[in-house]
Amino acid sequence: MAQYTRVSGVVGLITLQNPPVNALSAVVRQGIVDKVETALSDPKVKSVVICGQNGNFCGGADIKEFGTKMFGPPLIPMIHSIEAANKPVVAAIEGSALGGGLELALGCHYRIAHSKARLGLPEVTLGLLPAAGGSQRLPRLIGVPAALNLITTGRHVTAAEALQLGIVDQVTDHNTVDAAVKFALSVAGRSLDARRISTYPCPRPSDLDALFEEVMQKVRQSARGAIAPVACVQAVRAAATLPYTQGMEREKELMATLFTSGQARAMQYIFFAQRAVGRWRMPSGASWDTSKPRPVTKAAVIGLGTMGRGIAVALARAGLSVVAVETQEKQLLEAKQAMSSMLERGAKRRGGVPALGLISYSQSIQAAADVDLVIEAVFEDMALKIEVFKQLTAVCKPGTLLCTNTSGLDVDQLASETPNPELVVGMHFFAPAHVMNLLEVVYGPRSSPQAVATAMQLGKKMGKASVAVGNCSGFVGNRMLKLYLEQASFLLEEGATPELVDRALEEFGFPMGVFRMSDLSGLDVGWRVRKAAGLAEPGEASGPSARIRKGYRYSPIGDLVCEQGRFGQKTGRGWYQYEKPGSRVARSDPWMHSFLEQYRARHGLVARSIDHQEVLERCLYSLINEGFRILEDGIAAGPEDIDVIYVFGYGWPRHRGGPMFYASMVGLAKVLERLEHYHQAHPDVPNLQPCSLLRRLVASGSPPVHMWREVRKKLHSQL
Ligand SMILES: CCCCCC/C=C/CC(=O)SCCNC(=O)CCNC(=O)[C@H](O)C(C)(C)COP(=O)(O)OP(=O)(O)OC[C@H]1O[C@@H](n2cnc3c(N)ncnc32)[C@H](O)[C@@H]1OP(=O)(O)O
Repeated sequence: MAQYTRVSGVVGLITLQNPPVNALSAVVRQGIVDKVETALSDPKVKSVVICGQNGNFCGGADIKEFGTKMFGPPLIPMIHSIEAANKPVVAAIEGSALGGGLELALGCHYRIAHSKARLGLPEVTLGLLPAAGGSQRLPRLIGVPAALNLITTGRHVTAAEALQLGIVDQVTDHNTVDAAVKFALSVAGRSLDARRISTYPCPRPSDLDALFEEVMQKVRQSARGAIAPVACVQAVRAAATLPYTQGMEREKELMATLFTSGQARAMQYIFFAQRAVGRWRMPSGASWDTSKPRPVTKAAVIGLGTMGRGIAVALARAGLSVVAVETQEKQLLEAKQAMSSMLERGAKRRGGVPALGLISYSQSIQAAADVDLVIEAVFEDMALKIEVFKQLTAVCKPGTLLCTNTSGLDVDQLASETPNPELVVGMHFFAPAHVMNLLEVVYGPRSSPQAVATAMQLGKKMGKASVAVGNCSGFVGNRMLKLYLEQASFLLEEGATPELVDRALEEFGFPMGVFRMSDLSGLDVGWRVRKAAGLAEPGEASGPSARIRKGYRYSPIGDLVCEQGRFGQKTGRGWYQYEKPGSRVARSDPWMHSFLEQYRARHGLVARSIDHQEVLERCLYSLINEGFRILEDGIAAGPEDIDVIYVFGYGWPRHRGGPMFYASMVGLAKVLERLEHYHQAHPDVPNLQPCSLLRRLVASGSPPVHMWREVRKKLHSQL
C-alpha cells in the first residue's frame, strides 16, 4: 500500500509501504494510483514527492506475482499518469530503485538520490526486459550506448554513476526525503514540458546500425541461448528508431514472449533459490533462525597458494582484517605482490580504495593467535592439514573457528583430530576465490550450528552464494561432477570426440564444454585424486579388464592422456592443443583423434555415431541422478541448494535454472525413462541406475520442485 501526507504545507508525500523492498504488488500499485489522484486533486498541493518506507525506494515489480493471475492497476498507465501530471513529481531514492522501481522514478519529473542508493534495470537477470517503459525512457534520457549497457547486463549503478549518466538530478548525503521535499518546493509551478522523458527524442548515434549489430553479436555470444538479452537489444532499438508510442508497443510485444517463457521461470526460480539457501537447516534440526553467528572481524588464512591468495583478498574486500600466513619466504613475497595487484586491479575496476592495509603477512602461524576465525588453505593432503590443525589448536585463542578450504577431503576426519570438533567446518571455495561467487559450507555431525552460522554469514559478507551441505566425498558439486566427467570419457570410448561433446554442452549453454573446462583447470588434479583412490594404474593395458576398476566400468583415457604429460592449458596440450603453454585458445588436435582411434582399436571398441542429444542425456541426466541421491542422503537440504551450487559454481546456464529445476522442466518421467534406457545399455555403470527418490517422485505424479522436500520426508519416514 501507499501512505499519503502533506508536508511543508504544499508538498504531497506518497510513501510506498511494502516491506522489505516495497515491491510494486497489486495493493501498492493501487495505493500509488489513489494517492497520486489525491495529491493532484488537492488544490493546496503544489508538488509531489514519492519515496519508499524504511529507507528503500522500490525493488521493482513483485516477482512473486509473476506466473499468477495479475490483479490491480497495471504499471504502464500508472507511470504515464504520473508523467502526465500537471504538478512536479519528485522521486526520493534511497536504498534501491530497481526494475519497475526505477521505471516509476523515470516517470517522475525529477529524481533525487541518496549517495548510497543503487539503481538499475535488472529485469534481464529474471529473463525479462524493462517493460514498464524502461526500455523506451532510459535511452531517451541517457543515450543508446549507456542504456544498452545497463539494460542488457542488468547491473546496478551507484548514485554517483547515476548522476554522471544523467539518470538522477541530484545526489545527497543527508536525509533524501527532506532534500526531495526542498527540491519539490523549489520547482513548484515550473513548466514540466521539458521534464517528461517520453516526449524526448531518442539521441541517435550516427552509426546506429553498426552499433546495434555489434552489441547484438556480443550479447548473443555471452547470452549462450538466453532470449532476454536479445529482446532487450531489440527493445532499445525500437526506442532509437520508432516514435515513443510505437516503441512501447514493441516493448509490450517482446515482453509478452519473455513473460511466459520457461527461461523467465527458470531465472526467477534461481532468484528465490539463492535467497532460500540462506535459510539453511541441518539434519539435526539446527537452522539459520535458531543459530546465532559469532562476530568475525579478524581472520587468518594459512597457505598462500592460488586458493589462499584469493580467499585472503575476498576477506579483505569484505572489510575484515586478515593475517596471511605462508611459511616459505619466497612464496610469501610472491603472494604479497600478487595479492596487492589483485586488490589494486579490483579497486580500479569497481572504484574505491584497495584494501591493502587490511592484510598483514607473516611466516609464522603464531600470527593467528588473536584471530576469530582461521581458513586453512594448504595443499590438499590430509596429513598436512591435520598437522596444520594441530598447530592452530595450540596457537589460537580458545573458541577460534577452524575452517578448512578443501574440495573433497573428509571434514569429519579432520575435525576428529582436534580437541574441539564443534569448531570445525569446511569452506569449499571455488577458484579463483576472489572472483567466483559460490561457497559450499560443509558441516560434519559434530560441527556446531554456531560454527555453520558463522561460516555462512562470512560467505554472505564476501558476496558469495553460500550453501550449507553435509560431508561426503566431493560434497555436492564435485560429487555430481564426477559422474558428468565419467560419462564424457565413456562417450569418447564409444566414438565421440572432445569437440563433439563440448559443442553439445556449449550449445546447451555452458560457457565451456567438459573437455575445454578440464584443460583450463588442469588434468593432473583429477589424475592425482584417481591415483590416490587406487583407480589410475600406469601403462597401456588392453582388453575389457583394463577398463574395469573395483568391479565397475572405468575409463583410463584421462590417465593415459596425463601419462603423456598433457595436463591441459598449462602444458600447451591436453584434450586440445594450444599455441604455447598457458595459451587459452583451444584448437582441435589431430594427435588426440589418432590417440582415440588407437585406444579404441586396442580395446576392441567400435566407434559409433553419437549425437548431441545422447551427449546431453548421458552427461546431464547422470549428474542429475546423483543430485537425487544427494537429496535422498540428506547431504543437500533441498533441490534449490543443488541448483544454486551449479548455477554459481559450475557454469550451469542460469536460464535453465540449475540441474534439478531443469529435470523438472524436461519432465521427471522422461529423465527416469532415459536413465533406465542408458542403464540397460550400460549395465556395468551402476551410477546410471535411477535413484529411488526419482522413482518415488515420478510415482507421486512428478510434483513441482518446491514440493520435493515433502516426498523426500515421506520416503525417509518409511525407511
Ligand atoms: C506482461 C507485462 C507485465 C509487466 C510486469 C512489469 C515488470 C517489471 C519488471 C520488474 O520490476 S522485475 C523486478 C526487478 N527487480 C529486481 O530484480 C530486484 C530484485 N531484488 C533485489 O535485487 C534485492 O532483493 C534488493 C532489492 C537489492 C535487496 O537486496 P537485499 O540483500 O537487501 O535483500 P534480499 O534478501 O535480496 O531480499 C529481501 C526479501 O525481499 C524479497 N524481494 C526482493 N525483491 C523482490 C521483488 N522485486 N519482488 C518480490 N520479492 C522481492 C526477497 O525474495 C527476500 O525475501 P525472501 O523471503 O527472503 O526470499
